[in-house]
Amino acid sequence: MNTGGYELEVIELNQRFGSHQVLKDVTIRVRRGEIYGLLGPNGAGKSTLMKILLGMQRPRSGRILLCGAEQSRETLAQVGGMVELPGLWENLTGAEHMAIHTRLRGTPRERGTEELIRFGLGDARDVKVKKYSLGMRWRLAIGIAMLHRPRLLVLDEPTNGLDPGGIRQMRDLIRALPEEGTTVLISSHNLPEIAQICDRVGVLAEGRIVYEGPVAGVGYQGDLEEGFLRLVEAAKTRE
Ligand SMILES: Nc1ncnc2c1ncn2[C@@H]1O[C@H](COP(=O)(O)OP(=O)(O)OP(=O)(O)O)[C@@H](O)[C@H]1O
Repeated sequence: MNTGGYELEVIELNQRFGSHQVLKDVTIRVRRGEIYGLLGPNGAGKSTLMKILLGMQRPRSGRILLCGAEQSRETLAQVGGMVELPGLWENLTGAEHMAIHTRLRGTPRERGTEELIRFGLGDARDVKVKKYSLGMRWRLAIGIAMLHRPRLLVLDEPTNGLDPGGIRQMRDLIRALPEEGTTVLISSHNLPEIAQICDRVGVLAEGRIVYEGPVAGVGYQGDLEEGFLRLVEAAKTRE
């Protein structure tokens, strides 16, 4: 099927909790091999959208296509990622986490070691997670999510709480992923961070996509923050 080079298409997605309509006809298109940023203020619906993409929640309506195929058990097997830092076992080492997850995923055990090294945890492989910094925990979690080499990696605010060194390390790691055939969808509140890392963005406000395109297009007279706040304000006054 010709998917127009889109790795992911979300079409008119709706989600509602009780009377609260959280996602309203959300449509985004993520191109193959790009790093796509999902921007939005608190409560905009970013995590909800990501949970749906990861198969953790079912939407009320709408379509999700991965490489042109409707979301199914098969397509979900090609998606990896996490919403919020996942639970790691404090008393297990990085290597023990990988041993468990390679078994669960049915992937070769060596891949766990490869991921630990790639994500800068080779020296810490036999250290218990309770001694890991937040940045190390994030890198372990992403390494686990990458074990089965997903086509699409979904990451909810992976630089949240990291110090500048940790942010840079995370940015470099994420930037390298498309070269290996993984398309990335990443959410963040951090506009400069997103501007540095992403090819295109979608801005979610009040449950609607109010902008999709290059990061620079969010800006108002060259000011990214001002442009973002204007988009968010405009969404509030729109019914
Ligand atoms: N399971 C749920 N039941 C009821 N309401 C929910 C549920 N999950 C999310 N919501 C509501 O949906 C709205 C969007 O939440 P969501 O977590 O998707 O936003 P977000 O953009 O990720 O916000 P943040 O940036 O603060 O993480 C919020 O008002 C939230 O309270």
